[in-house]
Amino acid sequence: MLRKIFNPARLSRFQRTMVTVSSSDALVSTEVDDKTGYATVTLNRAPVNSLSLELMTEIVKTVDELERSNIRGMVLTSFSNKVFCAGLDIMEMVNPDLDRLRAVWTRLQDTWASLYGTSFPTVALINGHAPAGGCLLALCCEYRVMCNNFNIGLNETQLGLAVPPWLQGTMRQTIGTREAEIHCIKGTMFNSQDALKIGLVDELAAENGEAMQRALHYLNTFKQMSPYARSATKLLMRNKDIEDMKRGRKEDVERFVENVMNSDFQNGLTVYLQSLKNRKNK
Ligand SMILES: CCCCCCCCCC/C=C/CC(=O)SCCNC(=O)CCNC(=O)[C@H](O)C(C)(C)COP(=O)(O)OP(=O)(O)OC[C@H]1O[C@@H](n2cnc3c(N)ncnc32)[C@H](O)[C@@H]1OP(=O)(O)O
Repeated sequence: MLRKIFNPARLSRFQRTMVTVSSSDALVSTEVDDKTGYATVTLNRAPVNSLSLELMTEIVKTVDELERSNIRGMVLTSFSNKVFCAGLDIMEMVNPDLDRLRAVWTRLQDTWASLYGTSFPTVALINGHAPAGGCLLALCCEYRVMCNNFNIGLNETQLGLAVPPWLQGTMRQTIGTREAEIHCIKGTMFNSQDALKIGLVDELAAENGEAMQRALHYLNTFKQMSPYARSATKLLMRNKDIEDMKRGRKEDVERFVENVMNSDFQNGLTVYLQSLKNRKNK
């Protein structure tokens, strides 16, 4: 069954919708161009957009609001021209409170489901590094434009985390079964050129302005198309994955909690955090 279908009858409401801009201190800011109906959603959590419970809650809220406002497309990007998103906030996993840890994983599942299941077209404008959860956000979008000289990939296994089945599925869908298996297991991080070669991203751009033009070009390809046929086809392709994730979500949360509470993992995390700091001090 289709979860959400673009409703052409609501289009007249959209045509009266004006530019929306979130407050300057918001974790996620949104601007809708009232001429094109395209929203630019900017992740705004300095320094590296790591996914805290609060940031993920804002992402889900934003996508839900956009879904209700009948925009015609969305570009997801970062305030920083160095890091698109550094993945889950590592601090959420250091000696965590168990209830919050469960909420973090549940919200990551929600973030994946809401971004992956939008009725409108989505483009990730990857204007910086996108490891792990950062790569997840990009994979949820339909199309990916990446600026040169950054890295992207699902490096979870390098950190001692297992990649959950729903995220593996999104990777498989993007780069194919064989490559997804190899690179999820290895935890490969790709530079921009290699990400393009393997199909993890669709286009490269020299800088942000060019990347935005390419992103808008993708959205414009749907201008003359029936929004109903477009979104119905997308959701018919994606809804089963979302339903599957929802069916297994409790077990998935418990696996994550078990993974994170393991003492080897906690020790590894301390070493990893220190290595990030040492790298910075070099
Ligand atoms: C079968 C089911 C089982 C379930 C098991 C779990 C499944 C997990 C699957 C999916 C989950 C994803 C997990 C993750 O996302 S884990 C996080 C992975 N992220 C990373 O490894 C990225 C680490 N960061 C970097 O590599 C670099 O920071 C960067 C992103 C390349 C940016 O480099 P840059 O030089 O610009 O910046 P700094 O390194 O100096 O960082 C600035 C400060 O930000 C802190 N930082 C960086 N990343 C994070 C992060 N992810 N969380 C929290 N904090 C982060 C960094 O330490 C610096 O802090 P400081 O200024 O205080 O030193």
